[in-house]
Amino acid sequence: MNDFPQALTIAGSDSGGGAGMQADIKTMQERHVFATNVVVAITAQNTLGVQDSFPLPLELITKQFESLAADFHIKACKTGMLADAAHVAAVAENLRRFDFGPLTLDPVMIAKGGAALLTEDAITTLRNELLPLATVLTPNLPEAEVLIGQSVKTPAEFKLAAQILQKMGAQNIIIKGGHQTAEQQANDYILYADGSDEWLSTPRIETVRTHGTGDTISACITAELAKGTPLKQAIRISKAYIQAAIANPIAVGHGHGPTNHWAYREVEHD
Ligand SMILES: Nc1ncnc2c1ncn2[C@@H]1O[C@H](COP(=O)(O)OP(=O)(O)OP(=O)(O)O)[C@@H](O)[C@H]1O
Ligand SMILES: Cc1ncc(CO)c(N)n1
Repeated sequence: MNDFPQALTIAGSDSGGGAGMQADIKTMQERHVFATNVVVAITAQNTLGVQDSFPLPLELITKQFESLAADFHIKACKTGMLADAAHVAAVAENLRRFDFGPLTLDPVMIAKGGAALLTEDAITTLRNELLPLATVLTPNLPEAEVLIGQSVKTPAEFKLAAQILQKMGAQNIIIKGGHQTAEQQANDYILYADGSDEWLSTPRIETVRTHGTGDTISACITAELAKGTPLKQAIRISKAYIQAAIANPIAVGHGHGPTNHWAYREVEHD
């Protein structure tokens, strides 16, 4: 009797509640999945920016993994903010030790306000140790550019970037187009492990309330995978979920406000 869908987020805490592991937990809860968490770092953060952050001791990261492995049947997991190279390495080591199902790796680097959530020297560790463990890799455009070391702007460059990332060892790649603010559509490109690909495009919404969009879509994918939803369907549901969360804003905070995590259940969708 330990089989209710359970998922894990390995991420940083956002005191503002709209991004990081709070966005993950809210999203998993909305998708009827029990959310567990490994806290990697704590941020003092609101919709105006990140005021401070503190990575937790490495021993405590490993102990959290051990506590979860001793009790839960986690069927899918994701990573978010991982802080620095030592924490990336510790997370990778624990993910090799324990089977927590498919990993959705959201290579979080910089918060919307510009604060670094991952040190620069950690990028090599992430590329070498974590990326090959990823079932799904979900970079935004700047993250894709950093990971491959070249520019990603045109549709052809999205495709090329995804192919390079797949060669680096991630199985399925989603390059998120949220940062292409001049486009009428929010275009995400997906390259699947079997070589097939697709674009998922939704109308771009003019809003400042986009704090945590990337965390939310990757948490939704993770929740769906924990329930056994096939990957393509999991990604389509997640794109619709984030669209509803952005399109139905809630008035919270004075800056880049959070998305509405309960909108999807209240709006019409397929
Ligand atoms: N204004 C918008 N309108 C519609 N969809 C959007 C908008 N902004 C982002 N999206 C969608 O939200 C998802 C997340 O994309 P984005 O590129 O913003 O991720 P991110 O930069 O990792 O987010 P964050 O760092 O805030 O967590 C993608 O599916 C993207 O297409
Ligand atoms: C803790 C945390 N993780 C991720 C992001 C990116 O949205 C953020 N702003 N804060």
